[in-house]
Amino acid sequence: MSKVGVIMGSKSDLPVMQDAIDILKGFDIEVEVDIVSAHRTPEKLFDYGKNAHTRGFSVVVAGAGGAAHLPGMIASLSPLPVIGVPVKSSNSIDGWDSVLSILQMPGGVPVATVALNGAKNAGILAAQIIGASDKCVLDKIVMYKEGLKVKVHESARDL
Ligand SMILES: Nc1c(C(=O)O)ncn1[C@@H]1O[C@H](COP(=O)(O)O)[C@@H](O)[C@H]1O
Repeated sequence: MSKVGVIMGSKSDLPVMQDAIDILKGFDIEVEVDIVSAHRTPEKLFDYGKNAHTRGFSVVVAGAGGAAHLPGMIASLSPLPVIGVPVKSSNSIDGWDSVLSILQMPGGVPVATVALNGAKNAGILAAQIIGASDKCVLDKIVMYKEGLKVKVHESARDL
């Protein structure tokens, strides 16, 4: 069974990253959560990036704020798809510091970057990557999208 690694630079990112964890669990996808920091735990980062694909992960969702080097460094070390979540941390420059440091990767080392604090979409995107080769997950995504449509139709009825 596919597993998603959800990592973040600090426990202070958890309130944002929880959205990714919740949506993935809603799709019945196994999630392993950890704190990994390129700056504060470089050895752990190296070990995680080098070994994630042999530990059963299919996708890594990595969130960080400020000088957010975590997603890009994981992408540099791992053959897995990496989804980056820019986090608006308390001492950030409106979150732009994080957005740009995750978004502006050099050619050859992609990070699929979602919106600022967009952990929910990161979780959905991770599920969609898994769903491309897992019919069971794909069916759940089809149902999820149907649910979105129904909500819009219902809200339009109340106008
Ligand atoms: N951007 C990074 C990295 C990294 O990129 O490796 N490690 C921690 N951090 C970020 O520092 C911010 C403040 O962290 P603290 O709240 O622990 O001081 C967090 O948003 C974290 O993601």
